[in-house]
Amino acid sequence: MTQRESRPALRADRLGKRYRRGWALRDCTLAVPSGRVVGLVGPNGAGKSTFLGLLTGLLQPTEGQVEVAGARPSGRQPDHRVSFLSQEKPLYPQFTVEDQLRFGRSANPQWDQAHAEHYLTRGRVPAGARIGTLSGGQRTWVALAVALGTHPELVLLDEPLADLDPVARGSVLAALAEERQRHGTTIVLSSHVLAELEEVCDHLLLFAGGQVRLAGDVRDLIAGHTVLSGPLGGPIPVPARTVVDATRGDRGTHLLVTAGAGAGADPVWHGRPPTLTQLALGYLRAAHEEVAA
Ligand SMILES: Nc1ncnc2c1ncn2[C@@H]1O[C@H](COP(=O)(O)OP(=O)(O)OP(=O)(O)O)[C@@H](O)[C@H]1O
Repeated sequence: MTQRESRPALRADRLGKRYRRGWALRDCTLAVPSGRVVGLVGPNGAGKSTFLGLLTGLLQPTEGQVEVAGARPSGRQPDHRVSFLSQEKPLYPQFTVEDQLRFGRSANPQWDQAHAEHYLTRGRVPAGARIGTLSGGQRTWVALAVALGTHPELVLLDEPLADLDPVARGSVLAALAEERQRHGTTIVLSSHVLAELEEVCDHLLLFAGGQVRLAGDVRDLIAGHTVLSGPLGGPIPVPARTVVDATRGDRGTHLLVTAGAGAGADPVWHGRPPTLTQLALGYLRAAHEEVAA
């Protein structure tokens, strides 16, 4: 195992950030092993972009500590180990695609031109076209080429799927899965599109109200929860404290509970493992109700 594989790709210890109006992120403690595809999810204002800003060093913590690829983020540009793609995708509209890659090459000694061009080919982006004339989807591919052309250890993508149609989203997610598979790159992507994250993510970070609500290996998280379905009325077959979320509809009651297989051994209730989407939605709804209460 290399040094890169053996240390966490990122680690936060009681990390917090306060802006003038109040805390955007508080008491965030987590670790992500290297080589994972990490889904960073949460409602608007949950603190996801703030967290990414702290990981890049563009923001400084108010309290606690953060370590990325074995070091404190410096905020110095360029940091060849970490690539960050913000929601705004910082490209120069007057540049051609070739110019944009040349710019990336001049700023990064580790630049791999063939690797960057591979992303342009995947996105069917003409190298001679001006950035300003490209579609939102094509700009996403150029931004990915720039972010991944340096072979970073860790790439942080803030809403990379936002400008893409469903087919293009699938292509980008497949390309990211391949990047991790071939190069061991750790990929963190924030998104509101839970169903699509399900296909590629093996690690989940769920934020709400500026706090980490759920974090860990997706398989472990799924194994530690059960969806119980049963009748609308009557007692529930598990202690109330284990219920994360309850929904009631025409087809009965569905409970997301913090217990693995075998939870609530009651013949009237049927248990099954949650999907990643069910798990995340359950925690997001619970956080929403907590704020509303
Ligand atoms: N520069 C800033 N100055 C003051 N407050 C800020 C700043 N940036 C973010 N905030 C506040 O911090 C909180 C968390 O915002 P953040 O942008 O990190 O959330 P988010 O999860 O990325 O949201 P979204 O999904 O809408 O992008 C919000 O209440 C937001 O208003």
